[in-house]
Order: sequence, then structure tokens, then C-alpha cells
Amino acid sequence: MSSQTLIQNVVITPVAFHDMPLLNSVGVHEPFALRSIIEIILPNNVYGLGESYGDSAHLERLQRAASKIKGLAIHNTNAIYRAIVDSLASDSGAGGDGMSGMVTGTSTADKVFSPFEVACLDIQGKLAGVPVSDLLGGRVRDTVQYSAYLFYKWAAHPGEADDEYGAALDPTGLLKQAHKIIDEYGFKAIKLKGGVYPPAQEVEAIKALRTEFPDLPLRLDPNAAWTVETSKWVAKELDGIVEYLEDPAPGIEGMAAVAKEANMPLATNMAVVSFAHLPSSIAQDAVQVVLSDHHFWGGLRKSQGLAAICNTWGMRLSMHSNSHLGISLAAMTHLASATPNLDYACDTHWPWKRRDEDVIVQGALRWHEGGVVVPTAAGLGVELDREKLAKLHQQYLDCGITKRDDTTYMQRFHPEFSNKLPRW
Ligand SMILES: O=C([O-])C(=O)C[C@H](O)[C@@H](O)C(=O)[O-]
Ligand SMILES: [Mg+2]
Repeated sequence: MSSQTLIQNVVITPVAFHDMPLLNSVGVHEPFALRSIIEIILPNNVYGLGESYGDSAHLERLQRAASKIKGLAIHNTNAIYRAIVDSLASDSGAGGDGMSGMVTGTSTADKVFSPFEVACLDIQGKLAGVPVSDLLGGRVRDTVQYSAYLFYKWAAHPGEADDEYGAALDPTGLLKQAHKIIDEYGFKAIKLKGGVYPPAQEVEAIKALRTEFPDLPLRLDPNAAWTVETSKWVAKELDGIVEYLEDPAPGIEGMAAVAKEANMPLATNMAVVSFAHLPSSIAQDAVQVVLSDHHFWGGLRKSQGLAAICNTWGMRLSMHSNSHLGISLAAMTHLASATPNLDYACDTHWPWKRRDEDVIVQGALRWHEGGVVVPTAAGLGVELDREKLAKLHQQYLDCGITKRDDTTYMQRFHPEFSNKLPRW
């Protein structure tokens, strides 16, 4: 093994980028979203990139892991995983991870390992002169489709001028938002983030979207805001209208009870979020679509392991996202391009960030008719823009947010708000 492929240094930079006041079942997005940018550096200065959550507890774990993987070979991700598990030996897994309590029960080791694995694959691709999709088996599609991810939202963060999307608090506002996003990106599927208003209002919104966009597949995701009974009612109302219903009720048992009566597939990024959840979910046929997310399923290769399990057990695959930057979008795109059964349009929060706010050199990721063209340059195909990285790091230091907390931010303006779920 060449000493040139041993990890010499790891740099983790927390960054913050502007986010819009998007509503969900636990509150509202704060003015800034946090991320961590991971660089793994070899002795010859070749570097690989990863991106992950930016909450302080997660950052601390990333730093601890980073100190344990120096000197390991970038091709030996099994050894890197073991070192990371060791670094977490006395860690209870407590503290925020960047999902504001919406996604719980993920594997801490898989979350911490993920950006390091992506950075190793980026370097491996660079050294071999092939894109990451080739390391994952080769791309089966040249463009990865994403969905128009609609949110109920305020016109602006309190005290600020209206943002470019303005308010979406009813079907009219959502239709306007859908047109703007679809005109700009060409998306061919629509997801509505629900769990904000009483279910009948959200059903009405989906029906309005169906009338306005008769040919586009639709999805509704209330993030477990409904009881089993309410979920069954919604499932009847939206029978034949949505391609899947995402996390209507909490937990594997709740989803299983809804699935018994719902005619459409049920999807999840809440009930089944780690390998440990799969046996019981499969035994009960609780979910029919797993929303993979390499950030918490342990990286790109483990996500492909999940894909194989889904294939074996007759479940389909889609992809979940949180607010993210370009390194994550590149990784998501390579993964989906090389995973044949990840064939629903993937989720992305991309349209909600400012176009020019990123840490990568612009131009590497190209949107085309609702999808991202899979980069063919070596590695992930994206490079760091160090000036922008420094700017977003300064923004992190200045913004005063160290942990995503949609609930507390909502309560600042609506003290009566409770994040207790299910709500209806
Ligand atoms: O599909 C999902 O559940 C999500 O995308 C979770 C996210 O945290 C979303 O609800 C958000 O950003 O508000
Ligand atoms: Mg979801």
C-alpha cells in the first residue's frame, strides 16, 4: 500500500446558509441552515469532500472521528468505519443532529461515518480517474430526477422583506409556488410537506395540485402528524391521487395499521431509518417505499446495501433530503444514478437555498428538465470554492445558531405552538 493513500489530515468546517421560513409538523425553518464540510487530505494534497449536518453535538462527533482516522488508508472504509465506531464507544448518541427531532432512531455511527465515506470515494474516484458513480457499479441513468418539494411557508422571516417565493398558506399560495419551482427546474413530480394544517385542508391542497398538474405524480408527507384513524381517512380521500403517502402516522406499528387499509404505498423516512428497523417493518409490511438518505444510512455503499434489501423484499426506494449544499447534491446524484431501483424522483431542498450560496465551484452540477445531470469528472465532480467556504463559515460564526430547532423558533412567534405528534 502506498503511503500516498494514507489519510494525512481531515478538516471539518461548519457553515451556515440562508434558509426560508418553511413550515413543518414541528415548527418552522430558522433563517440559517447549518452544514459541515469535510475534507480528507492525502500527503500529495489530493483531497476528497463530504457534507453532513452542522449541529454542535454532531460536529463534536465528527471531530472525534476525524482524529481517529488519520493514518488509515482511504481505500479501507471498513477500517475507517471500525475506528469511527470506537470513537463513539462512550457516546450516548444524545444531542441534535440537524433534523429537529423529526427523524429519530438513526444509527449515530452511520451518520458520523457517512461524510467520511463520501470523501474517501471522492478521492478514490480522483485517483482512479473515474466518477463516483463508476465506483458504485456504473450509472444506469445519465440524469437523476428530483421532485418539486413544496412547503407551506411564511412570506418572510419575521421582520424581513418578503423572500422570492412569498407566502404559501393555502392552495392558491401552493399552486403559485409549484408553478414557480416547476417553471425554473422542470420537475416532473411534486411532494407537499404537510403536517402543518388540519388534514382536510392538506387533502384539499393535494386535490388542487392534481387539478392543476394532472400528469405529475403527487406525494404528501405530514411527518407523522396524524393518528392511525386520521391517516386511514386521508388514504381514502387521496386514493388514486398520490403515488405514495409519506409517514402519515408515527412508528412501524402505526404505519402497519394504516397500510392494512391504504390502497397506495406508504413511504417513510421516520419509521424505518436504520438497518435495525427493517426486520420488524418487513414482517408487518408496514412500509412499501423506503426513503433512503446516505447521510444517515451510512454513506453511499451502505445505501446500496439498503437498496438490495428493498429489492429482495419487494419494497421500493425513494430518497429523502434535508437542507443541503452542492457536495451533498453531487453525492445523492451519483448514488441514485448507480442504483437501478432508486427510481422515484428524489427529494431535494435545493430550490430553498440561494442560488449563489454554496461551497462548490459553480457549474459542476447542471439542472436539466427536473433532474441533475450526473457529473462525469473524476470523483464527485465538484471542487471547493475556498472563498465561498470562508464566507459561509463566517456566516456560521455570526448567525448565532448552533443547533437546528424549528420548534423553539416557531414558539418565539407562536408561544402556544406544541410539537407533540400526532396532532390530528
Ligand atoms: O421528508 C422529510 O420528512 C423531510 O424532508 C424532513 C425535513 O426535515 C423537512 O421536513 C424540513 O426540512 O422541514
Ligand atoms: Mg418525509
